Amino acid sequence: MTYILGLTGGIASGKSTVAKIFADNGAKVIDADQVARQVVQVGTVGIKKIQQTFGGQILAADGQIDRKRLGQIVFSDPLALKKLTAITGPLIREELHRQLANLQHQQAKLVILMIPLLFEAGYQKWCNETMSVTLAPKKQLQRLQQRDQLSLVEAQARINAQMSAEKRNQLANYVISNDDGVGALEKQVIKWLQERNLR
Ligand SMILES: CC(C)(COP(=O)(O)OP(=O)(O)OC[C@H]1O[C@@H](n2cnc3c(N)ncnc32)[C@H](O)[C@@H]1O)[C@@H](O)C(=O)NCCC(=O)NCCS
Ligand SMILES: Nc1ncnc2c1ncn2[C@@H]1O[C@H](COP(=O)(O)OP(=O)(O)OP(=O)(O)O)[C@@H](O)[C@H]1O
Repeated sequence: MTYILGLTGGIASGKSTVAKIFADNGAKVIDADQVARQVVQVGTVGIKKIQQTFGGQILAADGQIDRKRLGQIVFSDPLALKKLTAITGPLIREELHRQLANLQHQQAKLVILMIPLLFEAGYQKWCNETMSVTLAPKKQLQRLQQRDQLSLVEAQARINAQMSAEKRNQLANYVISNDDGVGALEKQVIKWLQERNLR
């Protein structure tokens, strides 16, 4: 039986960093952000619907979605974000299901289902357990601004577009702290694996 861990956390909380540690320890990782890119590639139904909803100017010169521009629109307008998620959500779900079924078929021991909107979209039903990555709000803001070159206002808008960390941590079975270095994260992941005999 494949053990499925749902991994979530706010934007720039460190989900990808945690997922990499799991992968280094033998787990298979499914990344919803990557799937979200896949379902809107050139020629897909996803990109057509986005073009219909947001207009042709949402495409860059090469025909791909101008992600920077779309991000600016949706993260400053809740209604626009709702429209985008209504398009991408079902497409992402279908592809996540396909990838998960594939790994289960291969009898993977541990699958990390990394989904930013895990609880918002009800994916906890797919998981044996859920884990939330959390950190001090100030640090989250700093890391987000630094990684994505965003202004304070832009970074705060992206954080505000998501469920509060408090609520997410309450819903999760396990909370992992990313206030310190990557070494501290590694220790927490290994402890989690050892406690479940998954290492
Ligand atoms: C708005 C888009 C184009 C911005 O692209 P960009 O390359 O700048 O960011 P990227 O995709 O790497 O996402 C970065 C982070 O933004 C946050 N985020 C993304 N989508 C959403 C959303 N619908 N609601 C809240 N936060 C979101 C997540 O924390 C994510 O990890 C992109 O995020 C997107 O297409 N989002 C809609 C798809 C979706 O719902 N993804 C979430 C998967 S469950
Ligand atoms: N313990 C840490 N110490 C210092 N920097 C860190 C630490 N963990 C993560 N980072 C940095 O913080 C940023 C956010 O981390 P990461 O990309 O893993 O977050 P994420 O939750 O996957 O983001 P997103 O929600 O946007 O997909 C990255 O630039 C990463 O290198």
